[in-house]
Amino acid sequence: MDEEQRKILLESVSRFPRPQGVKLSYGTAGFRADASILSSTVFRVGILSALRSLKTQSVIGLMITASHNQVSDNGVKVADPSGGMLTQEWEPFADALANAVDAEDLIRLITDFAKKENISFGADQSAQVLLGRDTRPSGESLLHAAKQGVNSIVGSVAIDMGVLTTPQLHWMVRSRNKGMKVSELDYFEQLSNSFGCLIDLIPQETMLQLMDDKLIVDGANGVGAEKLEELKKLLKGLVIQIHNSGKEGGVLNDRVGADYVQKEKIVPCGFGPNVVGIRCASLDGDADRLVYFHLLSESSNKIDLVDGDKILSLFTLFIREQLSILNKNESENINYDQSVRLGVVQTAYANGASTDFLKQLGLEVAFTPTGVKYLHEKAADYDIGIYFEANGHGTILFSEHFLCWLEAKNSELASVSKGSEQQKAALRLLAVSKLINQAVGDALSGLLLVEAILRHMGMSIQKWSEIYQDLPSRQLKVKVADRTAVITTNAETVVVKPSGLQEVIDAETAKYARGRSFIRPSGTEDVIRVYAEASTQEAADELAKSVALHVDRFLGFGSS
Ligand SMILES: CC(=O)N[C@H]1[C@@H](OP(=O)(O)O)O[C@H](CO)[C@@H](O)[C@@H]1O
Ligand SMILES: [Mg+2]
Repeated sequence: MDEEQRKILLESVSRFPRPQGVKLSYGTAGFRADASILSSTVFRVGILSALRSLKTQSVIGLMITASHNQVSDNGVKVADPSGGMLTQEWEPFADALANAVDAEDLIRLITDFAKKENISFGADQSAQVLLGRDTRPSGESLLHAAKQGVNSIVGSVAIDMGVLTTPQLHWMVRSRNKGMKVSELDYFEQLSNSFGCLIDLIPQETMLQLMDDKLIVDGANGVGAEKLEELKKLLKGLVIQIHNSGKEGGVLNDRVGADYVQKEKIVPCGFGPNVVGIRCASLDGDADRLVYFHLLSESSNKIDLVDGDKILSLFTLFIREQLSILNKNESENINYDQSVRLGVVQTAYANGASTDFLKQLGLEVAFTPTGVKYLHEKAADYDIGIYFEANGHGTILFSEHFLCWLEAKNSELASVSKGSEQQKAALRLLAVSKLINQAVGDALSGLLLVEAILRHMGMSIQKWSEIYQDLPSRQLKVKVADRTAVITTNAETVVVKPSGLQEVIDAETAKYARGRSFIRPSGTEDVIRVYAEASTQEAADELAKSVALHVDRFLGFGSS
């Protein structure tokens, strides 16, 4: 690092002093905290993003959001060149940067890291970072901090992409690195065109079936509502009513949004008894999660939740159907020798009934630890990898290799059997690969795919919900002295430490029909999470409670 670079850093770091006594860590969702203490962290993540851009010689993204957390919180995370999450290898450096005590310490860290990673500084180097933020009021000043961070690395530029959903920013980073157009309009057009394609390819028989066109969307009073309002204008054949748009005076994520609906299983604010039976969807605060639901009766606010597991199952049914049409070797001229590897990825939070359903379809179901970076990575192992967290974050990944094959197959079919069922299946799969965000889970693109598939299958939300019956489940949180004392293995389903705890969990679980329970330290909150499911709600509640008591006994404040 030359003197000029050093001077710039010394000067700019001092403008963003680090709050005393705060230790932050780059968790599954980047850094998150009360917005008032975040400017130094966001500034430093700006520096990190510029370094990442220098290292990869690609465009990097920096998103300011705290997703479904309360409005006074905020956060920051980095998108890698592929549009995915920051590589896990850089997370320790992110932690070290955020917690460096002063400018000297910070400069030393940067110098050492740059040496190790072979990153060179200087005006002839260029780095580009795309910045985005959600609608939180603290976003603007934090964006300013991020910009200063990026600019304090010589030769780096920050480009403010404005208020965006998290998946939009990830999509833009990915597209930019592929040399494609990246404006918001490009994003909307890609989604609406591929949605239109899927609608045009709906079989005549189902087109004739009466289907309720109307969809009501809970926008969590956040950025997703704003963007859906725009996207809606480009969509044909879909009636979307948006509630909780943020314009009616509601507060971001306050008793609204996908996280609330999924956890509480009641209608969000702003939904009256008149929505009974109507298909409803809920986005989270940065629109990377999606769940569906319908209100069961006018006299109660209880809903029938159609969660990430059921979205995953619906997507899987559709993809499987298209692959089987494509593989029907009707024509002598076409050689379908390619066997497509279709894989499904879940976490331990997936309802056991969904896993059974998928396995009964003959699918390969893989499990990873919680956190989309793990699911995404695993899904990339397949030709088509479908992943979802139960909470509604997920997408479908298509491998480059498979897409090349599919393009070629489609051209071949177009010349020998244009308009055949096989060609339509190929076109549908190609449209899905364009509609569904290849960078991260995206509530807007997910919603359009759900809508297209329901129409394709002539399926109501009630019928969709009945593809399998969820096993009753319960989640609890336990505050403990030190949550890092819990070490798990086997996709977080087995406790290794403290020793003896897994044995008592096993013993409790064995008492219940269809019992399953596991515990893990949360990556985003200072708690141990307990999950239990069983054949009845009472049993699931009881199992969760008894496991929570054991956790408290082993790890609670009185235990050390
Ligand atoms: C049980 C649960 O919903 N856990 C969530 C939550 O992680 P925890 O590590 O459980 O706090 O936040 C993550 C980031 O949003 C999300 O990926 C994950 O699914
Ligand atoms: Mg989110």
